[in-house]
Amino acid sequence: MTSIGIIGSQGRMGHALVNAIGEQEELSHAGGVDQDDDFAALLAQSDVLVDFSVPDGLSNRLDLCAEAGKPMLVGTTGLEPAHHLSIDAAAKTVAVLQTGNTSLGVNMLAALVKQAASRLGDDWDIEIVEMHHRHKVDAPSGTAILLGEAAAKGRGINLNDHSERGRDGQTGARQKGAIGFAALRGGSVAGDHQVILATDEERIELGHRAENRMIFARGAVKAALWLTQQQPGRYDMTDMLGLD
Ligand SMILES: NC(=O)C1=CN([C@@H]2O[C@H](COP(=O)(O)OP(=O)(O)OC[C@H]3O[C@@H](n4cnc5c(N)ncnc54)[C@H](OP(=O)(O)O)[C@@H]3O)[C@@H](O)[C@H]2O)C=CC1
Ligand SMILES: O=C(O)C1=N[C@H](C(=O)O)C[C@H](O)C1
Repeated sequence: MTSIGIIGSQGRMGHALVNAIGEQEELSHAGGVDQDDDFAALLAQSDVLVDFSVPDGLSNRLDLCAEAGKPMLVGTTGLEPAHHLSIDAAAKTVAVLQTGNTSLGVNMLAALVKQAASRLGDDWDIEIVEMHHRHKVDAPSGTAILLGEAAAKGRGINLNDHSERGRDGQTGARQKGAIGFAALRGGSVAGDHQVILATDEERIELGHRAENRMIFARGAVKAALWLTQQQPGRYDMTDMLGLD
């Protein structure tokens, strides 16, 4: 029996995770924490931690997981470079999987985007459009960044050097080879992503729509179970799914 502790347990994803854990006989729910709850107590009861909460305090939670020797899945988005450094540091001691999207469909889409970008030259402009529910607090979504990274990897470029985000006003023309991002917010959309590759004469549109959050929760639970069998290191969903 593997016991999963949930960080962000009373949130939208926290509730979906409890349902996904309940679907599998070999899994149990160790409990959960939200803001101001006792993380040390949860750590002691968990074989693996799953974090779908907020970036605030993530570095501290990773340090505590590393100290306790417990693997962690980081699904929280809106991460800053300092959070990624903390993930790298914890991954020296325990297995850590970080991803902007735990669904099979999105990770398959990322593999397709990487392949398209590797085969098409930079006369194909790449734009990533996402839409989420009105409560989402970060933009672009972690998934949009994941897809941008897949495109950049396919092209053999660094995303940070080529991304165009938050266009507004006199932006100037699009840079050749740029990867652009646009974010829409409204209603109850669980997560829509579209990657557009456009030339003067033709356009490819690759996309994914999440119908509900159970696809993220089931993927996260499967990945958490997988993490308990891994050596210390930093992983993403492509490692778990064997998609790269
Ligand atoms: N990687 C993926 O596949 C997916 C990632 N996400 C990401 O997961 C995150 C959560 O999404 P969602 O569930 O919709 O958000 P919600 O706002 O519904 O839930 C967030 C939860 O985190 C809790 N929380 C806030 N601060 C802390 C803290 N310091 N320690 C522990 N818990 C805390 C909140 O509790 P309180 O009320 O006490 O503040 C709340 O219960 C977002 O970053 C989202 O983008 C979402 C779906 C899929
Ligand atoms: O906040 C959400 O809801 C979601 N967040 C993730 C993201 O930022 O990409 C994954 C999913 O799209 C839902």
